[in-house]
Amino acid sequence: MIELLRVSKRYGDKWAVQDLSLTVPRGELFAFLGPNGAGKTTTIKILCGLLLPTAGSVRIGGYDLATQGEEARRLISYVPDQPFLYDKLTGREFLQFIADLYGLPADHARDRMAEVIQLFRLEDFVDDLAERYSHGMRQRTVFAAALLHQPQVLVADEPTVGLDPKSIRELKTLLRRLAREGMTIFLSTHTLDIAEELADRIGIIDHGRLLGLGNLDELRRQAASDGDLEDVFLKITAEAAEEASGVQGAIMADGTLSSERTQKAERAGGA
Ligand SMILES: Nc1ncnc2c1ncn2[C@@H]1O[C@H](COP(=O)(O)OP(=O)(O)OP(=O)(O)O)[C@@H](O)[C@H]1O
Repeated sequence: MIELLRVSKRYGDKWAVQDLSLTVPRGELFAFLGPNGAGKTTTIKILCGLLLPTAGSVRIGGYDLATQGEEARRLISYVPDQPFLYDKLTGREFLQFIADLYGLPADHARDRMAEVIQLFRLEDFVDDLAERYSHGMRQRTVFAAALLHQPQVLVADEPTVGLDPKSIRELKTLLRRLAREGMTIFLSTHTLDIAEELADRIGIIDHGRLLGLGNLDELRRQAASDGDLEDVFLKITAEAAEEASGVQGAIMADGTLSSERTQKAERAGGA
């Protein structure tokens, strides 16, 4: 459903993504895991058609993004890490606006809006102006809008950041259910727990390169480690870190990843 073929992206003289090839089949929940600055958002923007790659190609549902962009983009919904809403629209008006953009017939739009409002528990604030929303309320509204037209592919950048534990639990359950029903889900995260708990397969990216790919057992084999995802991540990234002048992915106290040099020495022994 998602095919990235030898995708690279350069900003000035810096390669943000290098020679990335990856296929995500229909109905898979795929997690793209990497520390800050690894290249996750750049890859996501390329696969949603928001950024042009410097080299390589992307196919969504068999459509080439470069030559059949409209068909490809019709299959995708993208939830960015900073959820955008128009402050002077209510949540309901925003949902209607998105339904109109996708050309949903009025009856269908009304039914779908009612469904997503219930699904994301928007009832209590959907008729308030978005300027009054908290981050979590914004995130839930943007997710609801992203699912309105029933996309085949959902791409979400750090979808759990800023959500409270109950909303995170509900979102995880929903993402699993959507994947079971056939939706292909590509999410980026720098949180190990999310990747380990949720994903069918995990891609580990650092310094723009795909360093590991597979389910946890496959990643363990690649890393020659029988540890948890934290151990596997540290082992897989260690080699790349040496190449990139000694910077190594490190696990922060809250389970997120960082590329801080200072963490390297502390963590190297436990990797
Ligand atoms: N518009 C830009 N111009 C120049 N460099 C950029 C630009 N966007 C990203 N980069 C660089 O490309 C690299 C990859 O960035 P990217 O945002 O894709 O990483 P990320 O894995 O999503 O990080 P984070 O978890 O911090 O969001 C970083 O070194 C970043 O500084």
